[in-house]
Amino acid sequence: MTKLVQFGVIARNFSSSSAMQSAIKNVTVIGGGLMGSGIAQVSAQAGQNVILVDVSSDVLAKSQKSIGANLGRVAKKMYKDKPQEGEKFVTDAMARIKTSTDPSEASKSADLVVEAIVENMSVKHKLFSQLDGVAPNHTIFASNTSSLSINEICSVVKRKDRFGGLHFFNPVPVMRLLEVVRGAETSDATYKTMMEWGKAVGKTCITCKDTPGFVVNRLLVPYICEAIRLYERGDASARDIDTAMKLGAGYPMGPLELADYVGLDTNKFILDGWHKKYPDQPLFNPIPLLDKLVAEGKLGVKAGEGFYKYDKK
Ligand SMILES: CCCCCCC[C@H](O)CC(=O)SCCNC(=O)CCNC(=O)[C@H](O)C(C)(C)COP(=O)([O-])OP(=O)([O-])OC[C@H]1O[C@@H](n2cnc3c(N)ncnc32)[C@H](O)[C@@H]1OP(=O)([O-])[O-]
Ligand SMILES: NC(=O)c1ccc[n+]([C@@H]2O[C@H](COP(=O)([O-])OP(=O)(O)OC[C@H]3O[C@@H](n4cnc5c(N)ncnc54)[C@H](O)[C@@H]3O)[C@@H](O)[C@H]2O)c1
Repeated sequence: MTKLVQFGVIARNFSSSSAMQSAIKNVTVIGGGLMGSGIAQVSAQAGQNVILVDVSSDVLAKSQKSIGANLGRVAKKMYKDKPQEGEKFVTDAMARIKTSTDPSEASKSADLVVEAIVENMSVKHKLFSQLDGVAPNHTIFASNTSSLSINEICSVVKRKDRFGGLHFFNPVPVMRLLEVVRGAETSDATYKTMMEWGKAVGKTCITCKDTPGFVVNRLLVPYICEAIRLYERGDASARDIDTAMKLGAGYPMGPLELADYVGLDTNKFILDGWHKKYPDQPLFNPIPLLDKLVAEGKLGVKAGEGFYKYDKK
């Protein structure tokens, strides 16, 4: 049942993407990790020319491998009875993705640059100020940040009217939402182009102002944190908290499973940043159990242990 639903989602995403038109033809995605490789995949699936950039060529090789495997999964479902067409779909999409370790060079022909590098303001500032000097005048810059302010990120560029947030969700090929974030100076034309591009890559777009966590994370982070506090107090077991939210509220994953999935270090990083910025907001107060798990290296699925234990990949 689940698999059928997921197939429906992927097929619907792709067919809507083929039908949509976008002014953006050349996309440069900076950061070839978890999110960047997913963004590159959905862009190439939608027929766009993509350059995927990372500082590490090992990361790029790994990303290409995982994009190939994920496209294969999509093709298997979309072209169930036409394996040759499925193979062509994968080959064509892969051929649209080039890789580079030079962000400046890779941005020279971009209509849109989507940044998905480490969640660190000064690293993002360094990248965008470098690109602002080399990218064409018309190029739109966007950040996939989870928790940082779009206005603060774009403070270093001259093209503030051509800057916004494009916040995708993990796993990108499967999650149907894209948050399109308008900064204080994002122009109407930039906003419209970002919305059209989001639809073209098969996502349902919602609009949000530059407010902490936008819509999803502003609700999700306090929810996950409350679940951790509930568990910390000993009010219920981890398994029961997760079962409760899956069966009682219809979520695909429980809050502690989801915290392990996104990474407990990420949870802590977001919480600490917001606590520092908004010390009077009790929802953002530090959580001793979360701090302890992170200090012990129990970061969730990627570390083999968080609230639960996992087979290390
Ligand atoms: C303090 C809080 C901190 C918040 C942090 C914020 C982070 C960020 O800013 C916001 C987020 O992203 S928040 C996070 C938002 N995210 C959520 O909330 C996620 C909530 N969870 C879910 O929606 C589901 O559990 C999943 C979709 C993850 C898995 O679905 P399932 O049904 O349980 O398991 P299944 O049957 O195995 O998979 C079905 C099919 O899906 C496909 N597929 C799966 N993984 C894939 C991947 N990595 N790649 C590509 N494709 C992938 C695949 O086609 C597979 O079929 P196949 O048969 O294998 O070909
Ligand atoms: N992981 C999630 O669930 C998720 C969801 C939505 C948004 N985000 C946001 O997306 C961004 C990326 O997150 P991720 O999970 O993909 O991280 P990741 O660690 O998987 O990937 C980041 C990649 O960026 C590369 N990188 C770092 N600095 C670079 C630079 N200057 N130039 C080029 N490449 C550079 C790293 O080598 C790494 O491969 C962050 O801002 C994060 O907050 C993450």
